[in-house]
Parts: sequence; C-alpha cells; structure tokens
Amino acid sequence: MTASSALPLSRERAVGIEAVLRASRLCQAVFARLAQAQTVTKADLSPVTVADYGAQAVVNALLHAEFPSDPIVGEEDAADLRADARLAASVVELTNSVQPAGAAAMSSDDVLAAIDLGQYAGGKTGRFWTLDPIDGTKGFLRGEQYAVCLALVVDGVVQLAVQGCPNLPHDLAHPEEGRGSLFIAVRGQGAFERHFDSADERRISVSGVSSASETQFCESVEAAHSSQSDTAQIADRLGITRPPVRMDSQCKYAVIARGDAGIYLRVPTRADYQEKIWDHAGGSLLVEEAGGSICDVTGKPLDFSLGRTLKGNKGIIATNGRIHARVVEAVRSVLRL
Ligand SMILES: Nc1ncnc2c1ncn2[C@@H]1O[C@H](COP(=O)(O)O)[C@@H](O)[C@H]1OP(=O)(O)O
Ligand SMILES: [Mg+2]
Ligand SMILES: [Mg+2]
Ligand SMILES: [Mg+2]
Repeated sequence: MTASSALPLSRERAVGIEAVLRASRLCQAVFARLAQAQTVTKADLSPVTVADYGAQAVVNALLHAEFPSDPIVGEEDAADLRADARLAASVVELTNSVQPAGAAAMSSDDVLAAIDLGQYAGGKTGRFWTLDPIDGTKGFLRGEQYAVCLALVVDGVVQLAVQGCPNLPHDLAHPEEGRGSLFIAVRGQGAFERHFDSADERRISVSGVSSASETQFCESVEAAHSSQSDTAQIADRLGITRPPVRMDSQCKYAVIARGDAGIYLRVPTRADYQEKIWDHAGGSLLVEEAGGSICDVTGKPLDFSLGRTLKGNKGIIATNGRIHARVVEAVRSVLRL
C-alpha cells in the first residue's frame, strides 16, 4: 500500500524517501570499500567517515532543491573537509556517484555548502528538517546496524520520519532471507516499512504483549551510550528473563515499531550528556505511529522544540504502549527518580 498523494505532507514524504534511499546507497557503497575508507576523529572523538559527510551532502542537496526555504538541523559540518582537500575530494566523488543520471555534477564548493546547510539551530516555531546522515557510525564501521535518519519538525512537533536501515534483516529471526528496510511515518497516517528493493509498503505495528516479562528489550551495543548495569536491574524488576537485543542506532526504534521487541531503554551514563534531536526525532514518530509510547527516563514527553538537543529530557523509554506505565515505574524505581 502506498499513501495517496492527497494526504498531508505527501510531497515531503516522497522527497524524504528518495533522499534517504540515495544516502543509503552511498553508505553501502562506502562500506563495500571500507578497508580504504578514510576516517577522521571529530572533537567529540566519535568516528566519522566519508559516508557521513557524503550522505549529509546528498540529503541536504535534494531537500534544498525541493524545499529551498526549509532549514536543516544536521549532525555534520564541513569544517574538517575544508581543511583536508583529499578527504573533500573523496566526499565529492561519492556524492556525485549517487546523483540521478543526467544531473549536473556537484562541484566541491556545492558539496561543502550542501553539508553546511545543516547548521540550523532548531527551535519551537516554523518547520525544519533534522538529519543524522549515519546514526550508529560505530555499527556502520563494524558492518552491523546503522540508519540514515531524516525527520520533519513543525512548531516543535515531529510530523514526518523517513529512516533507512540498510543492514536490518527483514525478519530478525531469518537474517539470511534479506536485509535493508525503509521505515516511514507521517503523524496521523501510521507507520510503514518497505524493503530497499521494492516500492511496496506494509503498515507496521508494535507488539501486542501485555506483560513486560514476556518481551525482550533493546539497548545500545556501546555501554558508554546507555547504562547496561541499570538496564539489567530494570529488566530484572520487570521479570524479563530473555537477554537484551543489543543493536546500534535508531534501528532500535524500527524494531520496536515493527513489533520485534517491546521495550527500548536508553539510560544516561553521564549527567551532562544531552541527547541530540536527530538521534530520536524520526524514531520517536515511528514508534508512536506504530501504536507505541515514548518518553524520557523520568516519564516526561520528549521536547523537540528546544534547539539542537533534547536538553529538557534525560534518556529514553520507548515501548509498545500497553506496558509503558509499568516500564516507566520500573525505570524510575531503579534509577531512584
Ligand atoms: N554518552 C552518550 N550517551 C548517549 N548517547 C551517546 C553518547 N555519546 C554518543 N552518543 C550518541 O549515541 C548515538 C548512537 O547510539 P547507539 O548506541 O544507540 O547506537 C550516536 O548518535 C552518538 O552520538 P554521536 O553521533 O555524536 O557520536
Ligand atoms: Mg556521530
Ligand atoms: Mg546519531
Ligand atoms: Mg551520525
């Protein structure tokens, strides 16, 4: 099933899908030659590859061509590329490799300018896009899960999500049967999944379990991103006996939205870490439109209107909805909130 073009945000939805598919193709092409991929270290020590820059260039360029007055809150900026001509040349080559046949090649200046379109400050009025060109760079580098995450925020509320998950199995129990899914949601229109090799969409919904003990929970692979000792205690308190599903990136939100697991926990490891809006905007809408619930570890709704970070929130609890109150109670009790 494909959403009708008469529905709200149908053009944004179609452009978002094209942008995320192009960026996902670029990332897969880079991974195929990852042995040679250049990586640099940003000030925050996170790995960033030519694919992160290239994917941001591709998405921003298409958004800017189609919606020239929409600002973009993107994770990356081109400062390091301006200081490294060899790295910049790789990104320009990659960006042009996924432009449609017949499109004029982008110059180095065009590519750097496209990346730098992502520096908008966000806020509570008007509409803007938010982009994580590769969420889960560490998963990408390991050949595991990562996601290209795009969302549209209007007056502080997420209205559209398009998330590409190139390595996500279509069926977690049968990874050999195919990988690569796109997840799409528009507020009020439901959540959908399509495989990378087909335009057919299917509506997805959260798991129907009504007891937390019957489900599995997912969390980060990286212990520095979410406290695995706290989540083990929370799981224990909820009577969950199955091991956690550890996965990088916003693929965790897709897995909740599709009903593969019932709970996603992200428990702060540091009091001063502010979650970024591009790490949660799209994923939160996917979960809500699939019938689930989301809030922070104190039970507060996520507030995407405060700029580039979720500075009013701490951590994340996303569930299938039916077990939400019980999970929030267990998290608050273990964290003494
Ligand atoms: N201390 C931290 N706590 C929570 N998330 C973090 C922390 N440090 C980095 N991140 C972010 O976690 C995300 C990946 O999370 P996951 O573990 O779910 O795959 C990345 O976007 C990464 O941001 P960044 O892109 O700035 O490195
Ligand atoms: Mg990063
Ligand atoms: Mg991220
Ligand atoms: Mg990223």
